[in-house]
Amino acid sequence: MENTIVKVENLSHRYAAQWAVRDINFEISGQGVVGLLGTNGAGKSTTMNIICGVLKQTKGEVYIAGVNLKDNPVAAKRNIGFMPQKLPLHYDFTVEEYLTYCADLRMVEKTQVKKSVAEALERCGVAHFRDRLLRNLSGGYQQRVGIAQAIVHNPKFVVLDEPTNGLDPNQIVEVRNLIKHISTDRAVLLSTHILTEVQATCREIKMIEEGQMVFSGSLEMFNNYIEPNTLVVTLDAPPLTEVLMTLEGVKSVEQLTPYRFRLGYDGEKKTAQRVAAESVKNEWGLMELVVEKSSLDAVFARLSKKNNH
Ligand SMILES: Nc1ncnc2c1ncn2[C@@H]1O[C@H](COP(=O)(O)OP(=O)(O)OP(=O)(O)O)[C@@H](O)[C@H]1O
Repeated sequence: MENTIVKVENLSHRYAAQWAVRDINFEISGQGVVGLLGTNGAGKSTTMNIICGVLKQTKGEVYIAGVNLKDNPVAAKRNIGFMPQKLPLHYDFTVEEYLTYCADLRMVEKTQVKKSVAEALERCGVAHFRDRLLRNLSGGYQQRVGIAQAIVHNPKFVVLDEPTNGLDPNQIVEVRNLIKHISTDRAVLLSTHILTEVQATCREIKMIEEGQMVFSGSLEMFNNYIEPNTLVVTLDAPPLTEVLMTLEGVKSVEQLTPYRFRLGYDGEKKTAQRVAAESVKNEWGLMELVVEKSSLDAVFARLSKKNNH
């Protein structure tokens, strides 16, 4: 892959007797947000901790910008920024002191520290709070500082583990916008078990279930993965539900209101067309016909199930 920033090869990890991650392979290149999706305990944090050099894998290799993380951790980590699930904040520091400390830890050149901190403060929208103690920031702003520490050394690749966990709806929107903003000039790997998060921010999805990669592709591919299987119709002069049941391809009928029905169907385009044609022919007064796409939750359940067999 061109401009590969992360390459994960046959990655496996075992805690005591249990394998948490089995034989994972992927590459990430360019800019934008890649979602690492999985239910709780799927293996996301384990994978991220290994990629960021916090945990040593049992098997396999991780390359960051071509540098093997196991063989050359210091050089590899120069290109990684990491925000773990539990924020690594020192609450008695001011925002600026903390970011300066992080820049030192990240080996930013002494002459560049001030500039790097100023850029991270600005980029993450916390410059006006530079003198405030971390303990006195709201959850949303603490999260912003968490992101700022991950980009203070201007890495090509940033890993964010469940970055909107515990935030209120407004803070979630703001943090998601910030993530999109910082991903315009770097690749971001974002782990979440929230499907709407992926839809709101990611260009690509990797899904892990029970330690194995069960899907890797664009958000569009993920959304299209399963055929639609319900139709919602609104009829001004509806027939009895028993009549709707007799339409070819219709498998179930749920009456939502006196005029609205959800039809379970076989997913065939022809069936939707037939429902429309029958409505016109029988003068049922067709007002609305919507093909409902299966939710990402359904895709999630189906992909997990499919790969367990
Ligand atoms: N330190 C540990 N010791 C033993 N088992 C662990 C340890 N950390 C994680 N596990 C187990 O490994 C598996 C994967 O865990 P991991 O934390 O990577 O999942 P996750 O997808 O990040 O889940 P979550 O969203 O809940 O953080 C789980 O079964 C978990 O119980």
